[in-house]
Amino acid sequence: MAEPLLKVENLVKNYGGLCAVDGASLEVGRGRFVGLVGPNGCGKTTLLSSIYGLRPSDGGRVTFAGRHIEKMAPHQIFDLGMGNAFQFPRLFPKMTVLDNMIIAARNQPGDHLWNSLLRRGKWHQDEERLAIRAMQLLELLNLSHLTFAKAGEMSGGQQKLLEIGRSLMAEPELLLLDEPAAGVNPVLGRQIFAELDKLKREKDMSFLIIEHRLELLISYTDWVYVMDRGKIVLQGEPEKVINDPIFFEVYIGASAAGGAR
Ligand SMILES: Nc1ncnc2c1ncn2[C@@H]1O[C@H](COP(=O)(O)OP(=O)(O)OP(=O)(O)O)[C@@H](O)[C@H]1O
Repeated sequence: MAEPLLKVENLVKNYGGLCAVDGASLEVGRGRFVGLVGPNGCGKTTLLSSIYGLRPSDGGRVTFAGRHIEKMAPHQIFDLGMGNAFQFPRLFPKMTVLDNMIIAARNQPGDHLWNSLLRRGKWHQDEERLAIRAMQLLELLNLSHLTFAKAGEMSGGQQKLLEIGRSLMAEPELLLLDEPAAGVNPVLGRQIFAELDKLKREKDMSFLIIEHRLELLISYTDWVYVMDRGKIVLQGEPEKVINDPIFFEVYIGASAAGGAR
């Protein structure tokens, strides 16, 4: 069997005395849409942040495209072809949507904005290619009517879409997302997932997505991991997972007690 694109083995992350991720393991294959779900505070965001090197892990192994990345900095991981849309550098509100997209292709995590801007003079050769790609992505995300609007003048939902568009500018093989549909209306939320699904099918892109809306998990994910108190406690195809008593106990039970999303 082919090696998965991303393999996380026994990852541990502590915050002082709190073990937020307690030996979590998961895999994402090429061209797969993988969901991560679990109650509030179970460690989902910390797990994604540690995979990406934003919160260095305290134990375990992370392999991406055949390379060990658990000691790498975010910009090195970005260079290997992993993107994230959850702690992407903030939008530049006074710049146009198009410029925000173009800069994103250069402004890697950990890089300084000014370096990106200074290097801009050297971009001419491929600036046109980047602009075309940006416009294609804006079209895909239904933002093309805002191409020349200032990013700061967009609604919260539109800014969220722009963040996703910016993370796609670098053409990552794998994209990590933290509730991309949160804070946008349900129709737009579904549209975001449909567009990501299209990228999966047409470009063989892979996604690891924290999501709590069951209808989105069922419609779009190939595989779902359920996390509870820092551990992966269940995994499988979405329909099977949501009908599993463990899922009910961890997720629905916690929800009834006010702890899940
Ligand atoms: N920077 C931090 N310092 C200390 N504790 C933290 C920090 N960030 C998160 N935590 C704690 O770690 C645990 C896991 O938090 P995390 O945000 O990873 O969970 P989550 O599953 O993503 O939650 P949510 O669904 O609410 O976003 C929680 O108990 C949280 O309070």
